[in-house]
Amino acid sequence: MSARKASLTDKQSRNGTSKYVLERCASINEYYDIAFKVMLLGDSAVGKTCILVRFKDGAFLGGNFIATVGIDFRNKVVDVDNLKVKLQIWDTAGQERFRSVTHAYYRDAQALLLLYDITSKPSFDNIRAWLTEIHEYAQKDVVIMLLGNKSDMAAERVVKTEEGERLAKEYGVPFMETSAKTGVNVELAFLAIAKELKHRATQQPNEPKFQIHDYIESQKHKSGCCGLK
Ligand SMILES: Nc1nc2c(ncn2[C@@H]2O[C@H](COP(=O)(O)OP(=O)(O)OP(=O)(O)O)[C@@H](O)[C@H]2O)c(=O)[nH]1
Repeated sequence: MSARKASLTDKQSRNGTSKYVLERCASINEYYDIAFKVMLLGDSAVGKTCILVRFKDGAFLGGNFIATVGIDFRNKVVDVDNLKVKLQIWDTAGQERFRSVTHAYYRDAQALLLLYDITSKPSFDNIRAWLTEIHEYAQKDVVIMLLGNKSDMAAERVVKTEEGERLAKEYGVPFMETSAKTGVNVELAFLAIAKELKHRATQQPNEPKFQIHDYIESQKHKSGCCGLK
């Protein structure tokens, strides 16, 4: 999809204008060595757009919730072991009525970040259905990560951390709790994905395999913003 076309399906403000068009056009020309497609999936209102905005701009999209329409993407280049890795991150609409649109994009994604909201039991219960869809439509070797978002909302929590950990273990995928509001673990989630994809793409036979689970455990709780290596 071209940037122009993508802008028409952007999360739109109420008067129909897109917030992100100019920035996206500027970032298209950013230098990079290797590029990967990452998709954000999960029920409506779990915080997919907010996670993306937090990672890209370091800001929190508070205020009125405006559901994503269709699908949109934004790019961010991160440094991984002296390589510039471009993540093209696709933000999908969680609403059921857009599902057929997003299915078409699954097969191009090298990684999927699957989100639930720790204050919403239905969004957690639906993770199994999301994983079924992923297995149906995505590439067989796609990298999947489970994220329990809104970890700042401790008082409203209905999904325990251990429940998320158990589910992730059952499916053999890495897991962490994030907050788009405070930034906790947001950069770590994307950086871990970037490292895993970069290692898969450039791995030499004699090199030790990158262990994404170990990397996440060693970096968790360090911060949401900076200093990750
Ligand atoms: N407290 C808190 N609120 C959050 C967090 N992430 C998102 N929100 C709020 O949750 C609501 C939904 O966030 P979105 O990012 O728009 O949700 P989405 O998953 O993109 O929803 P769809 O576009 O419908 O798929 C908004 O009101 C956000 O401000 C978070 O980490 N903490």
